[in-house]
Amino acid sequence: MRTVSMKSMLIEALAGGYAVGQYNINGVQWVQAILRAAEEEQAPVILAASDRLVDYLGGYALIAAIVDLSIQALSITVPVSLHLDHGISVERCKKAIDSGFSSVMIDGSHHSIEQNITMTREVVEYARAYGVSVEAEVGTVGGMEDGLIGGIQYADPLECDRLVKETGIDALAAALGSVHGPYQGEPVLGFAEMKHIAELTCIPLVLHGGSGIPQHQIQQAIALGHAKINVNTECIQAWALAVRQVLNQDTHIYDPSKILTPGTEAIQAVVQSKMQEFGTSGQANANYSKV
Ligand SMILES: O=C(O)C[C@@H](O)[C@H](O)C(=O)COP(=O)(O)O
Ligand SMILES: [Zn+2]
Repeated sequence: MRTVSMKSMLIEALAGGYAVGQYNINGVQWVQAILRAAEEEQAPVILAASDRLVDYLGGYALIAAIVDLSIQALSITVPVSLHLDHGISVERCKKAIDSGFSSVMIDGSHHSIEQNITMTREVVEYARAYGVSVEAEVGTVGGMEDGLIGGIQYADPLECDRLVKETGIDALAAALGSVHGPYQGEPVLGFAEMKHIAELTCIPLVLHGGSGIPQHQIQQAIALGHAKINVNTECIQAWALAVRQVLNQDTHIYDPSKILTPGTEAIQAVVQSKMQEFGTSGQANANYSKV
């Protein structure tokens, strides 16, 4: 099975009252851990390469090849989407599509709404010919975004409505109080604004900064229209903790497979627990089409 657009996945999730997790790739081990978790849980899954890390990971074509070949090598049967996360420019989104990504995010949120709409529309027009899904963003997620540290800026509902109606995107990331990276204290998500935006736009919403949000807030966000939740920090923290423990326990250890395997297992455990929490487990047989 090859990677698929996330459009049908998210429509099914919205209708079914659950969310599909997006888990970021930080190396080949992440691909294996996330795919194994999805197969174990029989869950649809979105693997993502953050555009800021694409060059570090070897480029779009290598990432797409590793994901496609891993799906075959691990005999993965569940639906898998390969998504470009926080796509920096129209050109980079097109390059990801040309290289085999089945979904892209064009992040025009740091530009004016006019510019954001123009960029997003160009990506949607290009993506359509390939059956590739498109996500776009309004507002600012706190913490680090696109390699820059910034404060939270709530999405304007009217701008969200314009972006959806004037571009034809498949999913909308409306920043409503979430933060990339660890939260300082309890997250404060704007649920009233969330309800308003979901009712206005009627498309699947995406929650960025999904690590560290208490379960009751996650459930509320799903009930209010979030069909995709992005998780990276909890996976990389679990990986770092496991690898650090191995190194601390045996200061003479040098075999990479012995040092890194516990890290891979830790990522898989986090992903499986998120799939259970988001209600994605057991949803692999939903009626997905290619587009
Ligand atoms: O770190 C990245 O570049 C990817 C993240 O921005 C991802 O889109 C995301 O929202 C995950 O948030 P986190 O769980 O708080 O790391
Ligand atoms: Zn994000």
